[in-house]
Amino acid sequence: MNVRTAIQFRELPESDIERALALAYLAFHESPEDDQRRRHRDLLRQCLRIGAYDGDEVVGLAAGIPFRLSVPGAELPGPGVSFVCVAPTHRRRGVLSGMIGELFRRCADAGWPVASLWASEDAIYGRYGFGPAAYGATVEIDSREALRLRIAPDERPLRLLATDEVPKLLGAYYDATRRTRAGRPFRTEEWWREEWLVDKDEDDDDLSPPRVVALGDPVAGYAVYRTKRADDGPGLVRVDELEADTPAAAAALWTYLCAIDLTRKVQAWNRPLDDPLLLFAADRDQVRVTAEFPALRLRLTDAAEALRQREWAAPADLVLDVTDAHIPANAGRHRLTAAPGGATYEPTDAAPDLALDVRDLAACYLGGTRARSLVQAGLVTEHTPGAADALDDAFRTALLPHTGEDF
Ligand SMILES: CC(=O)SCCNC(=O)CCNC(=O)[C@H](O)C(C)(C)COP(=O)(O)OP(=O)(O)OC[C@H]1O[C@@H](n2cnc3c(N)ncnc32)[C@H](O)[C@@H]1OP(=O)(O)O
Repeated sequence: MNVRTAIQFRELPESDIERALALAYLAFHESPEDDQRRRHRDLLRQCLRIGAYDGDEVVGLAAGIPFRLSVPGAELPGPGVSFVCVAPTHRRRGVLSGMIGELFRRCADAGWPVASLWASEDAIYGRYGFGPAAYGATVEIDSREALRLRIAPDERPLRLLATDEVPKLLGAYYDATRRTRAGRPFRTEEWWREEWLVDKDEDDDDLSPPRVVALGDPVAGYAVYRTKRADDGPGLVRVDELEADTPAAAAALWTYLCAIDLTRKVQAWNRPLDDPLLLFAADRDQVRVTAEFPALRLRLTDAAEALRQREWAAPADLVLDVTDAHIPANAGRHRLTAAPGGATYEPTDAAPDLALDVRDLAACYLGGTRARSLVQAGLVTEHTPGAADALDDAFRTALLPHTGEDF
């Protein structure tokens, strides 16, 4: 029997959320506490929900959180894909592929030019045209001694914020960071409360509730962190987010985090690769990058619209020959004529300057991956010498894309 005809892919009604969540917990090997289940339920209610049904049985779920993602010079609507799971009894029979096909149809109907996700396993999503568009780095600081810096920290006072005042006090500040860092979804007050400020960390029961420290008034920087006691090893400060207006403000926040009593290590699990800390730290044996990982995967569900909407750092006039195995409208030769202020992207018969798959175009789109590197890796074909550099110059952003949202 062909599973693609036996399985139905359709909107999962609210009445099936409980069953879909049970499937998700089974697939992700989780048994969350009541409060976490309540948050998952509430979130799923607001999502696009694609269900895979074998008769009446829910055998697959893919949810789309309604995001507005920052891209250079703009923000684009599109689903933040999450809760993707397939029943263990129905693996490797095309259920995920069917749900992704349905997701792309929904994106086309709704006019969403991008979709994004974090992958549980690297190998899953490239085949569907998702490319790694923003990376993260895990940074560990040996804080047994004071943090050694090459710059002077900002001396304005620091204050701890009560969690219930955080969305009001930091919402606009975070939002402003989205103009310089592509790849960041808009955060509602509810998202702050339910994703960032919940008492219990989803992955580690031993961590304290979140603490939020802000520098200056008006705020010139902040950090969200949790701590862990020293019973089973060095006391830990886990940094979930740190944003600052200036290097000196960042230096003040890192200095504070490294000086918290009864802790000996600061671990910032997801920093931008161009975090200034890595340059202004005086001792890179004290401040080490322990991991680098693809974070946000991006899908250009409507490449033309996504390219027209973003801002450009330099003019480019290039014919791109794009392959896209899943969204035919994206495929084929297109002339990209871009300049600061706008771009056109139209089908053409002209000879291509660059040939690339849509996943590689997505990887470059936020400015976080260079087309030149993909040429060197044999993934992009450069028909016209210098075309990759021209695309890179046009895509370039002052700061690398980065997102703190792991959804
Ligand atoms: C954004 C997120 O939510 S990420 C979370 C993803 N979910 C999980 O990790 C939960 C546990 N895993 C699962 O529920 C399932 O195994 C899924 C969702 C990963 C895959 O679902 P399936 O229905 O088995 O995938 P499907 O049969 O459609 O596979 C399509 C293709 O992807 C490949 N594939 C699927 N999963 C994987 C994987 N984990 N690693 C490598 N390849 C994979 C299949 O081999 C197949 O390849 P082919 O087209 O060359 O034959």
